[in-house]
Amino acid sequence: MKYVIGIDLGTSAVKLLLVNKHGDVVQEVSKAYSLIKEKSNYSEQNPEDWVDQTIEGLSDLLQLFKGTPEDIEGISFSGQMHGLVLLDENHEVLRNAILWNDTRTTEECHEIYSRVGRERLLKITKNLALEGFTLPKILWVKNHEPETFNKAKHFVLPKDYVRFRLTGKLHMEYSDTAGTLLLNINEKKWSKEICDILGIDVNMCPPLVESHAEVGMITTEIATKTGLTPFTRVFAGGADNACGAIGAGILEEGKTLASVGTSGVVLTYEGNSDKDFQGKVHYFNHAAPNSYYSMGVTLSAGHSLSWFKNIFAKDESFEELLDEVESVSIGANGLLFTPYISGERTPHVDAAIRGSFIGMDSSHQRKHFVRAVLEGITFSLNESLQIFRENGKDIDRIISIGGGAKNEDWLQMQADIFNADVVKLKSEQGPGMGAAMLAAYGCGWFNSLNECANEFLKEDRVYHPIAENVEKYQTLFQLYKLVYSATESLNKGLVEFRN
Ligand SMILES: Nc1ncnc2c1ncn2[C@@H]1O[C@H](COP(=O)(O)OP(=O)(O)O)[C@@H](O)[C@H]1O
Ligand SMILES: O=C(CO)[C@@H](O)[C@H](O)COP(=O)(O)O
Repeated sequence: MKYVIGIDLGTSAVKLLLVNKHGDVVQEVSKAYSLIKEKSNYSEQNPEDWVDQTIEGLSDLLQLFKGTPEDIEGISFSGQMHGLVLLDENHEVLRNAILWNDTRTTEECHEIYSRVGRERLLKITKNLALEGFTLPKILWVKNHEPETFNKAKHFVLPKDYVRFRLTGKLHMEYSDTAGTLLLNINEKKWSKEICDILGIDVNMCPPLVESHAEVGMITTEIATKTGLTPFTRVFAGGADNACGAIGAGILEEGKTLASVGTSGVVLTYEGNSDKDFQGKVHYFNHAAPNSYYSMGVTLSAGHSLSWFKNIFAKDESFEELLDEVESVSIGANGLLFTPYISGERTPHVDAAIRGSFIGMDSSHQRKHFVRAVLEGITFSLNESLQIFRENGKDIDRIISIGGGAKNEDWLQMQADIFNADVVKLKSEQGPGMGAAMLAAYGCGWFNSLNECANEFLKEDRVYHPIAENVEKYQTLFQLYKLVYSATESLNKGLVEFRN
């Protein structure tokens, strides 16, 4: 039997899947790393941690593997998007990576609008200038750390850096590059125009390849460290959400997914780049050839739950923490949560907003807070879904992926809040599976990603919306939506008190 490995470089951990020709996950390894948060709106990671944990993960995977390493034909990647990794002329990392959920760049977003122009930016990139995207981060380093910027000869995104360390070859691919705000997404070329206007040398931008492109083989050093053979073929991979879409079979019009990872995403397939959402949702190149997707992003979805767990249930597992959710009725006994604990993107582009619990009373126990957190995260995803529905998309079936899809009560809650069938797949690891599928397609196992999806992706269970619950959630959702405007100016006033 032949195998491929999908490596998902997430925000909380790198997750590695060893997958056989039928799409069965034969071995699974996860290696965690932490966030570096020097200030309230900062979020960084050390790229060396990604590399070390990926190598360790591969080595563990190979030790668990019962077959011969020669049977592992290829590997590919899925990666947290937008993170800036700056490299000097010797390809040495110049500073910690600034991540997708770091919102220090509000000024730089204004600079992009005033120098490039909002309409021109939208025309070229199909997206707005959001704090999380890569271009504002490059400008932030240029404005605040000029010495570092002057030494920078290249930039890459997180999984591109890990791939570089595994192969010695520097590339980027279209799906992740779309999230830099430097790609002309129609022409699939770096925008020299935007680079020139903002004083960025276009030569900092690495060569671009397709997600299924073979970029080389692993180095002998990595082969020795991991137990893989040096003939293991390496394929470029894609942005985690693009790979999540492949791993959830979002490969044709009408297909939609919801993901609860560190972030939360509602994503829908687009056959072309012609639609105009006026920047209300992100519009990116897919990792599947010649296609696109649009998506809304909740900055702190799973992160809100893991934050709550760290503060109030550090020694418990997620399963233990969520055990009592079912015993609490819809609406958590009058408690509403907004998951804005590190600002928000969709539908409120606002780096200053923060989360709230509304309606706390002395009868509330920890389990009410837990249910309110799950409901608040899901309401936030529902706001993205609402944008798609308002723009004419008919969405009545949603594939649910990410860590949040491990919990059955949460899946039923998603069905009730989304008022749609929610499908759980056999593996909830959409991005890792998508990466494995890119490797399988790249290796020539299948003629198309669709063919691969038909073989690899298996449904586990479908959760149907329950009419009585849908009605209650519709009332609560209207109240949830009021919390943003009611707390917006309060949070602006609090900014000066934040570290
Ligand atoms: N058993 C579980 N039940 C519900 N949610 C979970 C469970 N385990 C993890 N999660 C949620 O999933 C999130 C991690 O999801 P994952 O897709 O692995 O994220 P990432 O790709 O960002 O690293 C955690 O922050 C947590 O909120
Ligand atoms: O910023 C975005 C998408 O625009 C995030 O979705 C990141 O790509 C991180 O993803 P996860 O770690 O939550 O999977």
